[in-house]
Amino acid sequence: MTATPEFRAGFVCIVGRPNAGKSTLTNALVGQKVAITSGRPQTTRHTVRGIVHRPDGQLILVDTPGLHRPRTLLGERLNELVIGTLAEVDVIAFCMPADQEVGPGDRFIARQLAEARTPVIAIATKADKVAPERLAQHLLDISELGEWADIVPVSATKDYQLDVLIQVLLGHLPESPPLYPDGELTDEPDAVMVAELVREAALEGVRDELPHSLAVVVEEIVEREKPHRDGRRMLDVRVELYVERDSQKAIVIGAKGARLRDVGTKARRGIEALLGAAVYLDLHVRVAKDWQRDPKYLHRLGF
Ligand SMILES: Nc1nc2c(ncn2[C@@H]2O[C@H](COP(=O)(O)OP(=O)(O)OP(=O)(O)O)[C@@H](O)[C@H]2O)c(=O)[nH]1
Repeated sequence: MTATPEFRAGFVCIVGRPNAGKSTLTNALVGQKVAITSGRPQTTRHTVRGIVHRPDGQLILVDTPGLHRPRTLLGERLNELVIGTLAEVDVIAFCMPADQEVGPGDRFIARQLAEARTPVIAIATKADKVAPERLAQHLLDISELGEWADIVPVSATKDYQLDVLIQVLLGHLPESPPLYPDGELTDEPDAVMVAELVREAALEGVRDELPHSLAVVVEEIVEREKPHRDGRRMLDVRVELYVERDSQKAIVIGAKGARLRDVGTKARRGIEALLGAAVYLDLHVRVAKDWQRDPKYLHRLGF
């Protein structure tokens, strides 16, 4: 793509309290699945970037782990991560779901954003879930919450106003040639994407039992000298899953290991598609008591 003088490119950070619709919005804007979504809060552990390519610009989206009040050490580390990210971006997208009242969590985030110099676009997410009168009230509540560069209602699932949002966000980016080659959807290192595929497969159907207590670490991705029979490259992928209690380990593994085998099969398909290679996936489940509160584990788990 050749850059014209009006071409804009830059970074957008999507913030909002847990369950505000950040991952779903990121995926809808990028047009391909890049982050974990779920009905449960706080599943996004990593900062995942998606890239929106337009003829007149390029938006690099940073999906954050959710700005929330720190309750555990993990919460504090995540907030540091979020605040560090906010300082580096060109514009912030602040999601507030229309099906919930503006509340203390939103006020907490709004106060933090007010300290950043970065312009903020307030977004009323999940607009499809409410009647027009309720949406109007929500937009009023949002406008009273802070100083916004713009307020945009959207629905990520119904593709409502997503183009408008992209244009508004692009308007806040500096003139710049494209920062990434056309067609590139994410610049996450392979290991992070692999970890997310395993995490998603491992949580399927058991999110209620292990919402915040599963962490996934990719130990190694090694290419074998000998290719697969079908000619594809052959990769050994070794992954550790960390839970906090023995009972959770039993849930992940299932009776006679049946569930873990299913998790492996499902994750392997995704990893093979992602890496374009045949994969031998080796999964281990370990109990790391209170890993959310232990600095040693947090460091090891990449926080
Ligand atoms: N109806 C409707 N539901 C939505 C929309 N956007 C998100 N949701 C749902 O809201 C829930 C939460 O969405 P996520 O995208 O996972 O929210 P998040 O802000 O990334 O959540 P965390 O990872 O916990 O911070 C999911 O069940 C989504 O399907 C929308 O535009 N319309």
